[in-house]
Amino acid sequence: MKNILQKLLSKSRKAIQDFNLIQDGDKIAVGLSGGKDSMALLHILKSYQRFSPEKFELIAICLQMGGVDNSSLHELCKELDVELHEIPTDIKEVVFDIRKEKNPCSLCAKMRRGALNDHAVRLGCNKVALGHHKDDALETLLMSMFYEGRVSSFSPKSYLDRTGITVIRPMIYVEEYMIIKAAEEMNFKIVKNPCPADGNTKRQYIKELIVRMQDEMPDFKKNIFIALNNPEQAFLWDKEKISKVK
Ligand SMILES: Nc1ncnc2c1ncn2[C@@H]1O[C@H](COP(=O)(O)OP(=O)(O)OP(=O)(O)O)[C@@H](O)[C@H]1O
Repeated sequence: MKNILQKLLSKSRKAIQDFNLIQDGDKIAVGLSGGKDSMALLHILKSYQRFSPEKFELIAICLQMGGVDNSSLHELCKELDVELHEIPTDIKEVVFDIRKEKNPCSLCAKMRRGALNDHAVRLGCNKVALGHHKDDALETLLMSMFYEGRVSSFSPKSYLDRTGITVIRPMIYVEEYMIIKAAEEMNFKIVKNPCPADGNTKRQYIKELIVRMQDEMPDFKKNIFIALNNPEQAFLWDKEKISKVK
């Protein structure tokens, strides 16, 4: 196994254990978008499956966003011996042509999540694994504070009542630069993102802001991540509690 994959695997394994992400008998659908993150995730989970104490099944689901050539994903899944389901969708038409969304990213993400979970259920899965990593978590935390006035990020594991699916994010401890390195060293055949808003989003702005802050404060990312993992130390102004202080 490539050295870089081993490193990704060891970080993901720690997250799997810390948050109890995988159980015996799980059938997990990896959301395979064609980007580097979910490709890395598929490699990681396939390797983890070989020695994992929990026995679980793995499949991949790719939502076709319209006219995308996903042949490299079929090759990858064949190579890794993972069943791939490519599902046609009308998400692109709905978001851009019918709804003509000004802020397309949140509707698109919501529709992709819904479609992915529904198809996972249809294919007998109880879990969906997404390729979010540590930098995504930090960006989401800052975005929710700066744009929505909330202190929150996505969870490593969440149960969805509507479908009965548990969403897991095994790469939550993996930094993006390691995935980029893996993509280069392992020669990932990335599918070109068809999204017209690609790279021109609030997330991209926050990503660049984090790079600048990190340049000025060497512990910036490290400390935000510690804060995210430190619920006991969270102190938010709770009017009711504070007004009762003597
Ligand atoms: N078209 C799709 N088909 C299947 N799964 C998807 C699709 N788009 C997104 N996902 C899943 O949702 C996760 C988060 O989506 P997002 O658009 O934020 O991707 P990303 O951070 O650019 O990751 P990637 O590099 O895997 O595309 C992806 O890592 C993947 O697991």
